[in-house]
Amino acid sequence: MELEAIPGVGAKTAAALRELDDPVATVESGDVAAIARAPGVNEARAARIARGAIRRRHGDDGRVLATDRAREVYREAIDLLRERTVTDYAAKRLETFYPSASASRIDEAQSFVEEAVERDPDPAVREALAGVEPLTDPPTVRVRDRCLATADAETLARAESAVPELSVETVEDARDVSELGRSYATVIVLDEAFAGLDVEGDVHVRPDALDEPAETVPERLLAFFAANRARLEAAAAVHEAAALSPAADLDRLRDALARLDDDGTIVGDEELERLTAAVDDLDAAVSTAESVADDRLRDAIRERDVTIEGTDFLSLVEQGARVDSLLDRELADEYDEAMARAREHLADALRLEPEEAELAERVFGDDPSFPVDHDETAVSRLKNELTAARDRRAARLKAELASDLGDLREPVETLVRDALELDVALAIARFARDFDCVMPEVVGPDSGGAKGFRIEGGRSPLLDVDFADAEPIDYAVSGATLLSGVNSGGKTSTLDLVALVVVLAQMGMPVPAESATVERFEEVHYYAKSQGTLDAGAFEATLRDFGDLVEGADGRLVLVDELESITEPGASAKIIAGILEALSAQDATAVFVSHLAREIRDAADFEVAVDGIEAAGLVDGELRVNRSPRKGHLARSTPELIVEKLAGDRDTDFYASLLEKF
Ligand SMILES: Nc1ncnc2c1ncn2[C@@H]1O[C@H](COP(=O)(O)OP(=O)(O)OP(=O)(O)O)[C@@H](O)[C@H]1O
Repeated sequence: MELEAIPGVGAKTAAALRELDDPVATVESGDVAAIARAPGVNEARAARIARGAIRRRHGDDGRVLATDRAREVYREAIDLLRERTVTDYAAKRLETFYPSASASRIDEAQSFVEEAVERDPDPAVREALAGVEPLTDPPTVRVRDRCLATADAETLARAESAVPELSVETVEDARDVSELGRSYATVIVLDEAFAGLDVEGDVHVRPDALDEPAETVPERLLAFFAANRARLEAAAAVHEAAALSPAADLDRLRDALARLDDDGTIVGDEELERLTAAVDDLDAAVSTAESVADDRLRDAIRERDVTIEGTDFLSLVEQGARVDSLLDRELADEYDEAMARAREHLADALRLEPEEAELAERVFGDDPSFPVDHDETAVSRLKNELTAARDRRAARLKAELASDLGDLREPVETLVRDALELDVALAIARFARDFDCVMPEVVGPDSGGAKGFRIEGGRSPLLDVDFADAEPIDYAVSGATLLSGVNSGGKTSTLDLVALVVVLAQMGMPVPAESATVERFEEVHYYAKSQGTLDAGAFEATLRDFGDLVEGADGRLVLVDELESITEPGASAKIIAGILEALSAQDATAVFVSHLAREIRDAADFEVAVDGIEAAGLVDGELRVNRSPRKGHLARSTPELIVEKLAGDRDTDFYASLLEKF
């Protein structure tokens, strides 16, 4: 598939997507986080791309949301779902659900949702989810103690791009390699031609080094796991809390992570810790060992009476001769003892192994002096030995850990993705529970289903009252219908409920009702109530909209709230009657809320269906409303109800004659 074939993907975005490992599969997977790894593609854009890929797969041109108010209802539906996610990933991923007119897309979404609503949105799982995020690629680590070497320009270019962590050096012969061996702890030669090379130092000829990055630069894998530690631990906790079967062995993962520090270095190895501390503490330990020896000698000298022969004394005074010879002669034993103490201190303080201790012996030589002095060359030799041993051990442990983690690299991607997808599922499950939802039946012409919609016990979460106080509504319409009713009876709320149920149903989502069947509409046109009379220009534009609407395709749902307010009542009634006639002729499903139902019915030259939200009456000046529209019933208006009440209460002809006019 060409990436540009996806709706909304132009040449620039396609080029960015091609930077991904497997662009087509990634885009098709709907994995918003993976798509967002393409340069310059944020998660919101990734969600649009994923949605575009779904559309393309289902041959779906995505025209269902045909008006601003319809798009608003979709946003409100998405927000209700998104509010129930824990992770940003899930919030974005939910945006890949959109109202579709494609049966296969709705089926696909419904099968995901049907599984999702069975999940238990356990608070412990939600808590664990808080730490899960898509895996991140840490910045490239520079490794300075190792280099790659080649004589070939092409290999050099390949090496630089495959292993940016290491310097790549050009070599011509064994001498060059051996020189590199002096600057780097490890040299990896990439050319077969150097096989059998015999140079000093840690030099390997490995023509396959570029294909085995885990071996060549274990630091890369270690940095990846170190950077993602918290996410991985959280994803593991989610699997346990939700009893999901994990894609990666969690004990192995935890064990490996425990051996890794946040900066990608190894922890928990006693020998490595000993060597590291020995290198770090060497200088300090040498100077403490000197003090130990000095103290010992000072005490010894203090306690001794030293007899100096006259000639010695003279030579001391005259020639400034050093006391070394005196020390040597008079205090040889004490000096040896002090040196032994110094060596012992060094070996103990640095916890040296016997062969290292041998080197340490040379730090304190046999040439007597006071204060005691150390041999700098011996110290730096010891330091070099310890450093090399530390680096060798670290390299071995890194390689071992990287090889353990190598097997986990792919599975942890799935582990984290499964945890994030669980958040998507749990948000849907919570939505379904919070609003007492049911899976709707979405029927199309292919399934021979009825036209229009039928909602039973529908309760709108979009009402301005608490959901607990939302009264259930039963409403079914097929064909063009007028919805009449008292003021504040719930007409607008009914349109909102119908729009929400249809939009959710075509997204493949559960709907807030006891049962619902909706036609698979090609387009949903929902027009909100206009704010007052329009001027001539706006009125003309609105009429043109409806002109286009009645010219449009089959399979439309048209919901219109009090269109009459756009112009004067007489003209409005005629216009609405005309629009209804056209829609009815096309077999569209339409609900027009209007206070002019009677006038429209009179103006229409077909039998317009009229439903009504009826007031059961006035109780203490308050309207009692039966929220479910009554089929085939023109509801009495609020003024009519009040006149009726007055006519009953007062015994005057005025109210009775007023009432007759209704
Ligand atoms: N099903 C319901 N359950 C509980 N309350 C409802 C329900 N439907 C509507 N209401 C309440 O009634 C109020 C008025 O509803 P709505 O605006 O839908 O009435 P309307 O018939 O369109 O009014 P108007 O004729 O003034 O345009 C809402 O704000 C809401 O508080």
